[in-house]
Amino acid sequence: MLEFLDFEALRGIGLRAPIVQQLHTLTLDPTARLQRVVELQREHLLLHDGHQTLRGRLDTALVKLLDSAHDAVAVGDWVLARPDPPLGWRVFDRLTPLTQLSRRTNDGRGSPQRQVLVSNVDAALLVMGLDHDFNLRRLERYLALVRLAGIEAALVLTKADLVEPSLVARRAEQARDCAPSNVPVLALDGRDPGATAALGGLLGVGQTLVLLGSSGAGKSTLTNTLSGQVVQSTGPVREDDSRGRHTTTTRTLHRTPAGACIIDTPGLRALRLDVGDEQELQQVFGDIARWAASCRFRDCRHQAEPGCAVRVEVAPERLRNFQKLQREARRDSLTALERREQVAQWKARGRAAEQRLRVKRSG
Ligand SMILES: Nc1nc2c(ncn2[C@@H]2O[C@H](COP(=O)(O)OP(=O)(O)OP(=O)(O)O)[C@@H](O)[C@H]2O)c(=O)[nH]1
Ligand SMILES: [Zn+2]
Repeated sequence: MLEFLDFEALRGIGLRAPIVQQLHTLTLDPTARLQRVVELQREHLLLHDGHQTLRGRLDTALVKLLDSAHDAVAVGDWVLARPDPPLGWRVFDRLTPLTQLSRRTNDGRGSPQRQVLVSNVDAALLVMGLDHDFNLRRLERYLALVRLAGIEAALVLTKADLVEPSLVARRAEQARDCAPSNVPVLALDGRDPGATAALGGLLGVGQTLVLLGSSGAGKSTLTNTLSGQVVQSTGPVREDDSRGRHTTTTRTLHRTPAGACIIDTPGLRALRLDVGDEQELQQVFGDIARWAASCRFRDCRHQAEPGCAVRVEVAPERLRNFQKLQREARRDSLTALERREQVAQWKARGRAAEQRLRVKRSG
């Protein structure tokens, strides 16, 4: 079966056994091919088959099906496609991703939407400049995003060449304090080829990494260094606040000489977490969850309650940031609930209308 698929080549672009297992449950005709999404622009995409980049588009039925489950095809996804002359390939199915990074966005009318950022990544490099870009609260948000997706993280502090060594050391220390102990923290010059060696352990064959961080942090610069060639354009930052100009506008997957895949992403202007409930968020802030177990009240909100262990043990800014994320999660879940109620009302109204119609017809 499936001998028409070139698994050897596909492994080189990150194919994993659990994805192959999914294939065995499907009945595929010999024209179908397994490909990885390397870039996505609305319905048009760039795909890779392990040998070359191909053009493709998404079947509208697939888009609709995924959309109804608040899901979407994203860069890093494994898809099935058939030849679609003269354009290229038509994607008719998407295999269930092993991991998915997503955020909440607004649809402009106030109701929160889920946006899938990337799929099938093993680790995220959280890229942050040691200059004005350095922000621990933002770091906590990114760490939460990554942990919610069950992905490993490494923190890359760029522009080490631009700040005093003593400040590099201090900020790296602050970042370490903020992150779980298994998250490596590296300070480097993203333009320096030595960065590849520093990140070596994460760049193994078939590993997929995503670079996340604000505009101007140096994601594309690092992508180029790790790729060993210029694959992404980079842009200057404003002098007063080190902000970038959103040079990168699409998420794109590249291969490194060492055989890893890296996905460069545009700097996100806002990063609202896609959390189901507050409980889930507490798990992400592991230290808060642990101390909360020692609070006097089980439902302690760590605000003004007596005997609150969290307020004693956790840094006030970190706790405030956690509470801010908690408020966001609560607001989002409330609107989700309201939306469900709204749908229920529509359905009830629809049923009532049908009933009236039936009465009329029979009458
Ligand atoms: N000196 C120095 N400059 C860097 C370093 N990393 C990035 N830069 C510079 O910072 C500017 C912004 O870098 P980019 O790589 O374009 O930043 P980005 O994160 O990809 O930004 P967006 O694509 O807008 O999201 C460029 O001028 C880079 O040359 C570094 O480690 N040291
Ligand atoms: Zn408490």
